[in-house]
Amino acid sequence: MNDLQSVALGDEDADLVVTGGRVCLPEMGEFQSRDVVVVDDRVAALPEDATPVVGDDTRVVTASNRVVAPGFVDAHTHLDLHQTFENAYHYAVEGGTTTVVSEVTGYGPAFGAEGVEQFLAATSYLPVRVRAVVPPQPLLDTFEPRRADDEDADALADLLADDRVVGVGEIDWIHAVGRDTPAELLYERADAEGKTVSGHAAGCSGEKFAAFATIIDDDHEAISGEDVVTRVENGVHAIGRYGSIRDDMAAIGDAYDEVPTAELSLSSDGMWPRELIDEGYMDAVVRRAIEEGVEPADAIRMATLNPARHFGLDDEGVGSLSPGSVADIVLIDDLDEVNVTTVVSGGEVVYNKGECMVAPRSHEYPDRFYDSVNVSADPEQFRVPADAASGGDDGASGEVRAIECQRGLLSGETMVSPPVEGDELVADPDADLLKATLLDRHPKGDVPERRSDGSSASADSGREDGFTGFLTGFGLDSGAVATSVVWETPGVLAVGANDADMRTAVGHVAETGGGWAVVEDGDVVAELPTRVAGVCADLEVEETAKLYDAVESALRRLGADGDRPMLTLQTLAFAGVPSLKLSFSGYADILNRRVVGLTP
Ligand SMILES: Nc1ncnc2[nH]cnc12
Repeated sequence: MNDLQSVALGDEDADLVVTGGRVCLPEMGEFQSRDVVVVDDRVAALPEDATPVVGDDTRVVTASNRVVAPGFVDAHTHLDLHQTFENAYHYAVEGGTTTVVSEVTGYGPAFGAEGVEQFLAATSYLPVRVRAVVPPQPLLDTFEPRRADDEDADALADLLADDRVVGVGEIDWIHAVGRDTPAELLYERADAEGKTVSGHAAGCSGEKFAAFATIIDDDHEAISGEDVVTRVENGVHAIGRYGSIRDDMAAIGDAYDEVPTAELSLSSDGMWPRELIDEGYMDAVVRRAIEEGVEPADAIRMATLNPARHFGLDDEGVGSLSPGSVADIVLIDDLDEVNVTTVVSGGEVVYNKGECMVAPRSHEYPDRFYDSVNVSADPEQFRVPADAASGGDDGASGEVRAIECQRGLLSGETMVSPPVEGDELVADPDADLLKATLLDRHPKGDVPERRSDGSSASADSGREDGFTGFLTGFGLDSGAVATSVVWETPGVLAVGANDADMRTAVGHVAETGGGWAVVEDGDVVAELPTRVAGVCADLEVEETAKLYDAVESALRRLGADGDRPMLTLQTLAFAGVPSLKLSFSGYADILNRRVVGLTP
């Protein structure tokens, strides 16, 4: 007979007992007055009175009518961006998050399978259970030649056999609907392993959504109640979102009475350092769901049992407090606030009344992870020849295509007439016209030969090395900014009012091994180093948040006037939202699935 049974039957003493709480039973969608009896790292029983198994060595946690819930599960996020999780996980713990399902869209596109392996190695021994999904990005070929060779693709597919890998990560619908899916190899393996496929269906509706639903199992891009219903009707698990990118919790509130609760999960989709400190993590997400009218027991279920079942983590005992489950337990004082007072992870008390028993950790990545920004600040890369414009008269340029920054991640296409200086087209900040450059940063060091005209293409792959276009609506009056934190793309992005500052910013980001740099009149005036794979700071969270704020303030001071300038920048090459973005070889015309140049 196992130890759990001996204690459940009252023959042995428990290691830990949580007494006197209102225990959330997510299977029932209700709270019951129970004690929680723990042996080692498992729940052994949920009796009404655990006194008979409390011995001299039993640790007793008194819940005093507080809510006792399973540890929270984030159903979708990006832990390998902005800040290494090993430096940040204690904030997750303090808010009751004990399991996270994460994309690997920072390390993965740069280092392929090795990126995922390093991510798992860095997060394996934390008191937060981290599970990964395999990034499909290296297999995508819509706007660039595929980055992964056959060996790389096989290595990514092989990861699906790993118990810590629960599925294939999000694919933007534009890469998959109405065409052969470039990530098919991963989907076949996910199918064979009984694992999930995530979608990114922003703006995908009607028959296109139904077509996408033939591929994907979950999506977190519903922004209205109707979107949530559409997902569930099409058999797609709907993951609600509240985090640093967006607050879509009203959609969950609106759909709550229309769809079975079992079909809904909750996620952050990224809680960046500032919000992690100021707002919390899944505790904040559950709070928002309750604010939107979701019954507390259901909100907890959406952040525990539902994601656990969807990703097969219930087999590991995640998401429940039923006998045999993992002893990940959260005590909550007040369900309006969702203020977590005590957290047990794997049977150990890791947080109690303001005291966190765990501290940031470090992970030594391979040297190449600290040397993954191989770009040059060659002036040619930022130069746009005057004859790139069409239809200009003497002295005045003709028109060229430009990206128009809109709200948040959205951008559109516009035509602009940049001034001519010598034989070049230049930025015109007074007319709200900036240059925008995306450079391949060759994370693995495979830097191509430069051509005599200054351009270059990666050997064999045919992939162009970089592109400079124009941008409106960002608002810089002077200076420039560069960053290697570019969603899903191993590149360095620069936006600026003049080439010299753009070059300085790019050079600085390269020198620091990745990060953000804001430059004014040749000086770096704000920076945030993200030297792990070019995308993550390995600093204390508080320090990362402070530097992030400083970069944003510097951008504002230089005139950036959009609602989220740093979000706009890091998504300028992201194909998940329309309509005109940057690629390494031109503008990516997202909805038409083609790369277009400066002129129509
Ligand atoms: N929320 C997110 N953060 C980073 N990369 C992403 N790619 C798609 N969604 C993302």
